Amino acid sequence: MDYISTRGSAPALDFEGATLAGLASDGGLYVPSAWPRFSEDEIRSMRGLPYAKLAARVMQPFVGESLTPARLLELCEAAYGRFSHKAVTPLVQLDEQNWLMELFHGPTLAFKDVALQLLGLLFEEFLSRSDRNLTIVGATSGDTGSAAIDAVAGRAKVDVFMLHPKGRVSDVQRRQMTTVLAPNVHNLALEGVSFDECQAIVKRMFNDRAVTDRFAIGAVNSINWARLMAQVVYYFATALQLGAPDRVVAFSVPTGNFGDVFAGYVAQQMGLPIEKLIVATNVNDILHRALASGDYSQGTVTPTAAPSMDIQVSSNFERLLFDLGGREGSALAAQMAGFEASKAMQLTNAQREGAAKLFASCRADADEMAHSIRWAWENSGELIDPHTACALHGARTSGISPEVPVVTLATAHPAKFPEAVERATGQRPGLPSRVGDLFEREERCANVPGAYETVAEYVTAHAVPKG
Ligand SMILES: Cc1ncc(COP(=O)(O)O)c(C=O)c1O
Ligand SMILES: N[C@@H](CCOP(=O)(O)O)C(=O)O
Repeated sequence: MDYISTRGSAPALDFEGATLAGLASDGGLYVPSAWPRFSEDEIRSMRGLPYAKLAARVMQPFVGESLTPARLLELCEAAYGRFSHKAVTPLVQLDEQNWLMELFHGPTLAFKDVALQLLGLLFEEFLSRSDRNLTIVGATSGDTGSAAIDAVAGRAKVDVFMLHPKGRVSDVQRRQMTTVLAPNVHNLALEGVSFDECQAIVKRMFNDRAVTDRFAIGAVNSINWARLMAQVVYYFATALQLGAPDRVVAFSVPTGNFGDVFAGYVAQQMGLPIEKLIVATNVNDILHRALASGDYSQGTVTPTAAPSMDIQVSSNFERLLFDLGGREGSALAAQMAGFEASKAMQLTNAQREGAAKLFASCRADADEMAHSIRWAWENSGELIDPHTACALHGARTSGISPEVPVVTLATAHPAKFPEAVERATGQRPGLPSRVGDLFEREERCANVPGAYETVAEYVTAHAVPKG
């Protein structure tokens, strides 16, 4: 399997190359050169497989010759062996039509673990084949950071520099990052910026020759194709449990960087029958506006009770626009350059019409989030976090016909956002024992002005050259 850039001018890479590269050298994102497709019989034959076996089956076409099937399975078993639920991503019924896919049973209590536990192992595997050191530079609005740090802390030949917007992540999220004291982990709290600016700094570093000549920069954000690949699996796992391929299923997905919901799109391209993908945002609603009216223009970020979705520039939307626009890299490069210059762009008719076939969208404000949290508790006895609540709001207002099951992706454990959950339900969710004494541990974090130059200086002063 070859990987090509959405902007058309970076060299094609195999899976190992794309995983280590993260972002393409022309500023685009890597996507498979074609979507692999399973027949209905092949999908039916996946029913009942344990999660790790299913993961290896679904991902093998993307991995190609970079790993043997046996080695891929070993890595999946190691990655998913660390989850606290045997089903890895269990399904919970809320009412006749609505279901929750619980994605927070990994070590850091958010859906990011599903992909990052595997990505940590893939880095180790691929780096062991050369003398290369990898410098991971990542941006987080709360959850990617802790999951990536857990996945790579203490591993050889890799350092991680994780940028978060100071004061804009929850206390639990911050401590899950800053209390990891392994020498290869560097947390940077960026002053005076939002997540979008942290993300822009990361992307700029991939194309700064002064940095890349000395350091091999790698990505743990969902710009890295391997992240999305691993997320495709849970759409299969859930749809199979609900009767796929003989029954269609809809999914409602809390969305910020468009990674999780793009993985659903990939599952559909691979043959999984999906009725609709609901793109659910909070009031930072660039994606809702883009899908509803074609207007992809960056507003000012408003802090919300769902801080991990306080995002206005959505990296993976580029992958969708590339696919829907006929995979024309140079046209997309021009469209993205326009957006980067003016902070606004209009979707083409082909992009809008293509998106409307599969995607619906919604936006939840603070009251709608609180109402959803309360509804889940009073109706089904389930505590849900504010991100999940946005998607449940989308699921319950979608108008999808009653015979189609609608699965809301529960992307974070409610205990990561205890205040919002308690305000809505009167119940304070407790942290599971696997995160232990989080509030007693020592924290280590550098406070850095939110400017590219200071971050680049910090990284180059502390990272290990590529070797
Ligand atoms: C809890 C939670 N839900 C939803 C999202 C949005 O996911 P994505 O950025 O893949 O759209 C995030 C952040 O990425 C998150 O941390
Ligand atoms: N919501 C994310 C933001 C980064 O998104 P990613 O999926 O591209 O890593 C977070 O929690 O950090």
